[in-house]
Amino acid sequence: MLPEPPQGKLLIFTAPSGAGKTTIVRHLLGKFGELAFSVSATTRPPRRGEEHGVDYYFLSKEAFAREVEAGAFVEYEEVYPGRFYGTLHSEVHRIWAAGRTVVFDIEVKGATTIKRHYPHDSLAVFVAPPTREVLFQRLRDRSTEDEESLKVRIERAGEELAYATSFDRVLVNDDLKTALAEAELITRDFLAD
Ligand SMILES: Nc1ncnc2c1ncn2[C@@H]1O[C@H](COP(=O)(O)OP(=O)(O)OP(=O)(O)O)[C@@H](O)[C@H]1O
Ligand SMILES: Nc1nc2c(ncn2[C@@H]2O[C@H](COP(=O)(O)O)[C@@H](O)[C@H]2O)c(=O)[nH]1
Repeated sequence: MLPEPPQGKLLIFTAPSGAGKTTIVRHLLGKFGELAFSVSATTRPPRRGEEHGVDYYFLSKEAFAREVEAGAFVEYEEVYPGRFYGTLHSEVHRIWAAGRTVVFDIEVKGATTIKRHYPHDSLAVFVAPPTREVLFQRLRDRSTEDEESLKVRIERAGEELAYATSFDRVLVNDDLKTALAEAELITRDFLAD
């Protein structure tokens, strides 16, 4: 592995599936040129419109296992049965080498590991839905999952809500415009710090 470049900043958005972290992260990436997205590796298949190297690095289970073996991941989790997701050291280093701040869209266990690995110059924001019911409805309305996958996500999302107070900030995503404005404020403060 190449030596780590000097550490830059890390801005982590974490939440149960469907709470809106991808929506918020995409908005912030469009607003702040200092930010760059940490493209994760995953073994899940691409959704319509998703691109390899942009949304994820879509890997076979074998290729993912080889990266694990090679020590390529800062963290990885089997988020859903048979579906692995992980943050590559090379992504974080690439972004720092370009003098930018790394932004993560990541579930709660991975976020906890990143925060533990990089306790300094990192901010972890938990995106909370207004209620469980709204969260589950958003997941259904997104129409990206089949019935089985939706069931698994809803079950896990219920458990993940308990992590809300484990991170640096909680951002309630009820009215989207309000949540995006608050996310901008949090980001501006963090970048200026
Ligand atoms: N404040 C909001 N009001 C209404 N709908 C919203 C709001 N925020 C996000 N959504 C919608 O809810 C759905 C889930 O949002 P999103 O995909 O951003 O969640 P996520 O946390 O990234 O989920 P996952 O972890 O599964 O990727 C999307 O269809 C999105 O357009
Ligand atoms: N632990 C990690 N979790 C990750 C990573 N990249 C994404 N995720 C999270 O997985 C779920 C499911 O994502 P989806 O794109 O299939 O909806 C979601 O909570 C993501 O934030 C990662 O590198 N490590």
